This record gives sequence, C-alpha cells and structure tokens, in this order.
Amino acid sequence: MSNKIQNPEKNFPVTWEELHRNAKALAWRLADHAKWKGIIAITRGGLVPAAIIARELDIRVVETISVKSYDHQTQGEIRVLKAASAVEDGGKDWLLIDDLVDTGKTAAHVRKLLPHAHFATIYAKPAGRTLVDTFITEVSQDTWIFFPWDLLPVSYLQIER
Ligand SMILES: O=P(O)(O)OC[C@H]1O[C@H](OP(=O)(O)OP(=O)(O)O)[C@H](O)[C@@H]1O
Ligand SMILES: O=c1[nH]c(=O)c2nc[nH]c2[nH]1
Ligand SMILES: [Mg+2]
Repeated sequence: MSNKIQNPEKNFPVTWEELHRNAKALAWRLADHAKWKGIIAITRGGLVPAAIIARELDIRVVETISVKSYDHQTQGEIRVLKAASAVEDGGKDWLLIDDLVDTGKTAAHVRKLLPHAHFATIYAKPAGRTLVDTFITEVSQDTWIFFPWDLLPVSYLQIER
C-alpha cells in the first residue's frame, strides 16, 4: 500500500501493540454474552481482530465472509467474494468482526446478509457508527487509519501523527 496520504486530513497510524490492546478491550466488552456460536471475520481487515478475540473469548469456530470495497483509499462497488455459508439463522448468536466501519457501506451490505449477527469493530467513524453494535474507539470522518499489517515497521516513523 502506498504511504501517500490523499483525501483524509488526519493520519492515524496504529501499532501492533495498540491494535492488540484494543482488540482485547473489544473482546472484554463482548464477553457478557452467554454463548457465542462462533465468530465471522470480515476479510481481510477483520482477520487479525477476530483471531485475538477468538483467543480471548475461547471461541474455536471461526467463519469468514470476504468483502472487498476499497482499492487503497478509494472506495468502489461492494463485492462479496465469499459468503459465510456455514452460518444459519441470519447470524443469530454469531459475532461479526471487522477492523473498522468508515462510510458504513460494507457494514450495511453485510448486515443485510446476516441481520441477526452482533456486529463489532475496533474503530468507527461517525458515518458508519450506528451500523455497529459494539466498537472501541471513534475517530473523525476525515481520518485515515493505517493498520500495522499495511505498514512496514519503519513506516510508523514516516507517517506524521
Ligand atoms: O465502512 P466502509 O466505508 O465500507 O469501509 C470499511 C471497510 O473497508 C475496509 O475493507 P476493504 O474493502 O478495504 O478490504 P480489506 O478488508 O481487504 O482491507 C475495512 O476493512 C472495512 O471492511
Ligand atoms: O486501512 C484502512 N483505513 C481506513 O481508515 C479505512 N476506511 C475504509 N477502509 C479503510 N482501510
Ligand atoms: Mg475490510
């Protein structure tokens, strides 16, 4: 991914440590539920958060739904490349995990497919916030979040905070 910042005015680079702490905090917020049937990770961004949450909540059943919407920082048409075919009852008692909700376009699409799943993200921007049931950190709409899996370690130093 290019490090050139385009439209968003603010850069929000996230380190692995921050991501790990926030994913654990999200897991603890979700721990009250009696019994989740499993986790559905929205790939690819939801994969690492889902792995951390699965460990923390001792959930061993992990499904995926593959959704693509962005090419670098430009949003295009939503495409579901793989459905969560093993999930029944519209996702009832399943945890749906993504890294973030931005415009809410991805979340709205996935919610139509899995209306009863509990949708949780680590980060939320205002335009999509109402589409998620649980999130940890809100950032403003004009912020671009840089995740550690998209950065070389040295890139943390190059992106102005
Ligand atoms: O709220 P929205 O404006 O729809 O944006 C949020 C979605 O965009 C990113 O995924 P992306 O399509 O970039 O694919 P990726 O998960 O493979 O990086 C992110 O992981 C969310 O799934
Ligand atoms: O890495 C990312 N950071 C973001 O802020 C964002 N918004 C949508 N998709 C995104 N991907
Ligand atoms: Mg994604």
